[in-house]
Amino acid sequence: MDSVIEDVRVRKILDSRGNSTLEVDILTWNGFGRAAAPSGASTGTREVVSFPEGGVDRVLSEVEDVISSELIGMDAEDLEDIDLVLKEIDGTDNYSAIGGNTAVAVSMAVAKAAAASYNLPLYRFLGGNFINEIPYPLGNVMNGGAHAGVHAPDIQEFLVIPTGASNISEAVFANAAVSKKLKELIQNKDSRFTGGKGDEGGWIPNITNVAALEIQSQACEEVGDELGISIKPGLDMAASELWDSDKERYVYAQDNVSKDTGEQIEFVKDIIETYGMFYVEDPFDESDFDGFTQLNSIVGDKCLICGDDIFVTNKDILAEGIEKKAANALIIKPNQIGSLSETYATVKLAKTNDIIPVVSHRSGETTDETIAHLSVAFSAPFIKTGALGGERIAKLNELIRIEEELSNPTMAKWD
Ligand SMILES: C=C(OP(=O)(O)O)C(=O)O
Ligand SMILES: [Mg+2]
Repeated sequence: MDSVIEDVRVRKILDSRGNSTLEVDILTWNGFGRAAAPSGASTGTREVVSFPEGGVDRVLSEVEDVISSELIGMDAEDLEDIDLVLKEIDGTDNYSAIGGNTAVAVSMAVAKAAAASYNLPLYRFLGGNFINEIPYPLGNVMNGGAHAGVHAPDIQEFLVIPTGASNISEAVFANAAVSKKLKELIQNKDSRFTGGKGDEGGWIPNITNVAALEIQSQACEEVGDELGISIKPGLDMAASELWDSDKERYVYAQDNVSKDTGEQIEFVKDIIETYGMFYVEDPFDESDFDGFTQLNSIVGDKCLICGDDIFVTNKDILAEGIEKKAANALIIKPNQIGSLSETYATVKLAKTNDIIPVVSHRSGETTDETIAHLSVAFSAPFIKTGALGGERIAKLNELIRIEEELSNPTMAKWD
């Protein structure tokens, strides 16, 4: 009774790129939940469709009423049933009728309303009483590729992971300190640097990929020494954006070179070994399972090889990746697959096969903090949600609050 849905409201709001996105409010008899959908720039081709033709306005004019009339009277606690109803209303296999972003915002708002109906925070409602692990934050400190300008490095994300942090507060401030240190190091190297930032709040330097790798590891070491904790570098190469399918080569425009899959394997392996990379995401095109499998077999024992565009949070594609031993980690972005129950199914499959889930933001974000709760509820060892920027710190600060609420919090374990 407490969690019976009484009203559904959908509105158009701004995202961090100034584009429109959706925010959904769900009112129950005794609760309220609000969630907003993010959007990607370097999207996987097998992600669900974000919005129907006509975008957010079409959802408001044609979809909102259908969803509210179906959902009002249902129990918000019945998350799977509600997600099935959304799928039925959509009637396609990729949410192209109502939009995956519509489905995910409704699905997350319903879960939050259900939790609130019983006066529980979302992480507790979804994760149960025994969860107590806080994920390590992967902070994006330099931006390149599709998240930056033409003179930036080709590699999309230069990440830092404070693996030696003993609590979330120490972890997020360590990432912020690396970001500040990097600003100084970039200023010394790049006379054209104006302090510009990319989509995810990392600096945009006008330097080569190798120069960026050098200062990334220097910043990790110097700040790690100052704080007395281990801080490791990581990358999202977003290599689908580098892949030229006509030439069948990875094109590095900044360095004016291109590489076939074999050369790319060698290149990434060398980067991992030279810079002690802890984490490399999407080192190959989304269709290059073979490249992933080869790299994972060579360096998977010392580095997380994480699939994003290749798996798109899709359980069936992940199953293929598990079969081929293509990766030892995967990105979890709820709006790649469209609902919370489908997201959870993928997390469950990953965990039962020792694939590490990394809950992630998108490059276009809002101040919605739901993924902070999901990362704790899923006991995901990592969350990728930027280092600085209003929409990024919304999640990081929520993790600080969650840690404060837990009776026996501990940083997550990954091995
Ligand atoms: C967050 C990412 O970018 P986008 O949201 O643009 O896909 C990513 O590629 O991991
Ligand atoms: Mg990625």
